[in-house]
Amino acid sequence: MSFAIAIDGPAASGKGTIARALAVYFGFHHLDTGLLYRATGVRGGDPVQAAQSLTAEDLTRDDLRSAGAGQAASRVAAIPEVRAALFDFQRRFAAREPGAVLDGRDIGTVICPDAEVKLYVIASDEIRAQRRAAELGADPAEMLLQLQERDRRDSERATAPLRPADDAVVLDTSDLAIDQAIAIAIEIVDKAWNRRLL
Ligand SMILES: Nc1ncnc2c1ncn2[C@@H]1O[C@H](COP(=O)(O)OP(=O)(O)OP(=O)(O)O)[C@@H](O)[C@H]1O
Ligand SMILES: Nc1ccn([C@@H]2O[C@H](COP(=O)(O)O)[C@@H](O)[C@H]2O)c(=O)n1
Repeated sequence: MSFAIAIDGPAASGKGTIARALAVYFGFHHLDTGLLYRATGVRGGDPVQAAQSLTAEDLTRDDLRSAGAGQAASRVAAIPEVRAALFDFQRRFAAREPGAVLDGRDIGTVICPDAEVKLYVIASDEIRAQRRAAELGADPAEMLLQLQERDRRDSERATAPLRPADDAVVLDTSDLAIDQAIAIAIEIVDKAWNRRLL
């Protein structure tokens, strides 16, 4: 029986960092679902066609992590047909054995509503902007505006908006070092894993 871990939250809150660490610790597969939307956004042309025909190569483009790709992703992510085109792939990934960690915006609410663990990772706007600016070598003030614009678009869209699932555990990483945030996440997953073995 597979074990799904859903991790959602706003941009640069630390979802990916925690998701990757959990996947390594538990020996699970990991999918950064934001990459699907970034690859769709930077393809150009009709976004629905782009989402329907994404290839593994699209997901390895070296411009996917840029701020521009993030903005393009959040625009195409508001199109219901784009989300529908990416749904089956994510759902199948979540069922992989022995387990899968997916991070994104709608994993706990839409893709894996029955996930064994749901985390909703947050951090203050300013801290997220500082962290992302350091990562990309960008201006923190400009990054703050971009993150806020993206979060607003992601939260206000009609289809699969960014929000915590009712049964998600909220993890605020604002005052946590990376190792501390990962340790808390591991403890939460460990408890759920042990409960399932009982
Ligand atoms: N607890 C933390 N303390 C300090 N820096 C952190 C912490 N967690 C993550 N970071 C750093 O913040 C940046 C954003 O983290 P990460 O990429 O994990 O966020 P994300 O939520 O996955 O972002 P996105 O939504 O864009 O995919 C990275 O540079 C990461 O190393
Ligand atoms: N499950 C998801 C994942 C991502 N998105 C959209 O993609 C944008 C980029 O995501 P990152 O995690 O790489 O920052 C994000 O702003 C969302 O618009 C999504 O809708 N659903």
